[in-house]
Parts: sequence; structure tokens; C-alpha cells
Amino acid sequence: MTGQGDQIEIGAIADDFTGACDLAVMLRRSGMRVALRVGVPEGALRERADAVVVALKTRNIAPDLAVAESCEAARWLRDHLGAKRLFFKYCSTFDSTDAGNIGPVSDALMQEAGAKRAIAAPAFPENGRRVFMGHLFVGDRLLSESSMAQHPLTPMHDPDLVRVLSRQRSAPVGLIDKTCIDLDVDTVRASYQGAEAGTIVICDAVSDGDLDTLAQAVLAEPLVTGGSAIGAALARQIMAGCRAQRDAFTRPDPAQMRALVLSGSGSEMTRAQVSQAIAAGYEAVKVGAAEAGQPEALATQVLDQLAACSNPRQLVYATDRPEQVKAVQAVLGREEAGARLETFFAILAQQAAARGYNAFVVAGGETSGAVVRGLGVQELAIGPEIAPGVPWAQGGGLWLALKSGNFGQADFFETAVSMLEQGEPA
Ligand SMILES: Nc1ncnc2c1ncn2[C@@H]1O[C@H](COP(=O)(O)OP(=O)(O)O)[C@@H](O)[C@H]1O
Ligand SMILES: O=C(O)[C@@H](O)C(=O)COP(=O)(O)O
Repeated sequence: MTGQGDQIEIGAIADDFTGACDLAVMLRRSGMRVALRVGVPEGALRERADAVVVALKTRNIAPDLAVAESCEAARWLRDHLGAKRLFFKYCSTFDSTDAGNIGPVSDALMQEAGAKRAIAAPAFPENGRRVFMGHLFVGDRLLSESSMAQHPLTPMHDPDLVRVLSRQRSAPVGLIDKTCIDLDVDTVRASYQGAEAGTIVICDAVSDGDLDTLAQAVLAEPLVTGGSAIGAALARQIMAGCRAQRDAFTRPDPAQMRALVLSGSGSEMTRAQVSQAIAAGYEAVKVGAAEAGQPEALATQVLDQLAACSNPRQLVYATDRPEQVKAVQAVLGREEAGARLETFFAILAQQAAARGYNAFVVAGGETSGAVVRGLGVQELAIGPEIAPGVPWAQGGGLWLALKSGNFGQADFFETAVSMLEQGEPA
């Protein structure tokens, strides 16, 4: 497809790091060469790429800061790379609060892209996130009845996405529902183009076929917003008939590999994954927000404890039941509790890398953002997919698997570590 000096097909801005990896690997599936940059980038792109994903940590920061960083990234993608279209990646469970940041960032990116309207398509059917009549389902439950209602930072209590997004922006929010998607691409496009200027249109999708219809309808649009699955559908359209590209990912020498699993996610699936790893014999150290007030000392203590054991399967986790998390938040405050643990994991990763660990499996979006920043990794090459939406990635001499809270099966940690060890084909 495109080469150095050419325009890139998709310039994407992700609101968290696991989401960035998710999007990158979903784009890669169609044969695109994907580059992932950490933080607001500067300068030129060194590698050849069809799509570039900028990983930001803007999901839970003040809306004006999220807007400023996202716009800066958008300008880089447009002005330096000539991105043909912008893509705003947020969570397939629409993680946000009434203050934002999906609404404010989408509004600002519409302006940057010169878009009259934009779709909002969070559905990720392969991971059980579907939108029907504007309502988001996780598996067979409405969003508000799923474990997302208990999320430590963005508890989701309303499954009606038109209502959710309407609270985050003053311009209109529309809906293209499944009955429209089931007609044909032209009808979907006409419905989208008929929406009043400034509208963000929530889009139903219960299958990848629905997302393909939507992608065809908005292929020429300057901005698309949603989850990684609509990104993958766009990439399928763009890459139809093109030859798959090889990417820059290489595996570690198995003899040199030292892995550490870090879990700061409170999500239901991560809780199952932590339990399974402990049951499978991982050396597991639990940390809490109270003792994370002294992050350097705690990190040293944890690593000393791990160094004293001969078990190569090692896990450090803050993951706990929602009641326990709420109890700690009641004392420290939601933000302080989360920030303390994120700082701890960032320092722990730094210290671990200095002691020779070179492969990190990290559970949790905010946690992954903190860890990657702590490690100072600035760009990642995307490798093989461990589970839908979770790749191994390589950068700064390290290998990273950044897992969204609810992604992967119960044995994810062992699957990830053994996959890298055994050198499955990329
Ligand atoms: N035991 C705990 N007590 C308080 N906060 C916690 C605890 N465990 C994790 N957290 C915080 O909850 C947040 C989880 O967010 P994140 O890492 O994005 O996970 P997920 O991907 O599951 O949403 C982080 O800020 C983390 O520091
Ligand atoms: O779209 C998704 O579901 C993921 O890519 C994602 O963003 C999940 O967020 P975290 O669970 O906070 O990592």
C-alpha cells in the first residue's frame, strides 16, 4: 500500500494504551502495516505504514486536556503524515462519564478533520459487545447490568448510548439502527448524510457484517469514531485486493526471556485471570493502594521477594473484588487510589526492567498507560494476536502484551507468556 512519503490511510488516536494495541492488531489483520506511537508524537514517521495509531491516556483526564492532546495528535497525523482519514478509538463499552471524554474529543476532532458529522460505532461483536436500537450489550446483558456498572473509574449505569452521548455534548446525537443497516449501504449512507450538520450518529451493529456495511457507507468520511472492530472493517475495505505487508516485530531469544505479569485492572475477566494464574502456581504478590503510598520502597520489596523464588511464572496484582476497591476508594478517594497504584506499577516496571525482566504482560488500560510511560517506550511494533484485540508488541528492547480489562480467556496470562516463549509464528 502506501510507502515512505505517501499519505497514510488511517491516522488513529486512541484514548488508552490497551485500546491502541487493540486497534493496531485489528487493523493489522487485514494486512495493513501499522505503526503505534506512544503519546503525542513529534517529527517524521521512521517506518513505512498504512495506518498509524497514537496511544494517549486521555480517557480519565480533564476534558480540556483530553481535547488538547487529541487535537495535537490529529494535527501530527494530518500535517506530517497526510492521514487520509482520522479515527478516534474509544472503548467498546463506551467507558466515559457525563463530563466526557468521548463527546468533547469527538467534537474537537470533527472540527480538526473538517467533518460535518461522524459515526459512533463502539460494537466489537467478536468480544461480545453489540449495539442494538442504540443500546449497548456486553454478552447477553445490557451494559448497565454488566460488570461495567462496577468499573473503578468509569462505572457505566446507562446502556442507551444516544442518552449517554447527549449528556456529553450539546449538538445532536442520532441513531442508525439495525433495521436501517439491514437494508443496504446506500440507504445507510443516505441516512447518515441526511443527519443535521454537527450530529454524531450512534450506529447499531451486532455482527462484523453490520460493521462492513457501515464501513462502506462512511469510507469517504474524514473522521470515524468507535471501537477497534469498525476500524478493522474500514481496513478490510481499504485493503481489499492489496497484498499483506510484513511488519517489524521480532521475538525474544527464549533463553533470554524474563516475563512478569502486572495486573492493575479491576475488571471481572481480569479477576478470573488472576485467580487462574494463582491456581496454576504463579508466584503471586498482591499490593494495595494503602501501601502503594511509598511506591519505590514497595516496588523494591516486591522484586526482592520475587528474586528469592525460583518460579519463573510471576504475577504482581492489585486486582480485587469491587467491594474491596470501593472500601479503599472511600478512604483515599477514587482518583488517589487509582493514581497511587498506577504510579506503583510504573515504578515496579522500571525497576524490573533494570533487573533484567524484558517481557511484561499488563492487565488494565490505565495501568498499561502508566507502565508504558514508566518504561519510556515510545513506539511499538505490533506482533501476533494472543486473544481478540490483544497482541504482543515490541519496543525499546522490551516485549509488551497490554490487555484490556475484560479481554482474553481465564488462562490469558499463561497463554501470553508461553506464546512468546514458544515462538509461535508471527
Ligand atoms: N485494589 C484496588 N483498589 C483501588 N483501585 C484499584 C485497585 N485495583 C486497581 N485499581 C485502579 O483501578 C483502575 C483500573 O483501571 P484500568 O487499569 O484501566 O483497568 P481496566 O482495563 O479493567 O479498566 C486503575 O486506576 C487502578 O489503579
Ligand atoms: O475497545 C475495547 O474494549 C478496548 O480496546 C478498551 O479500550 C478497553 O479498555 P480497558 O479495559 O480500560 O483497557
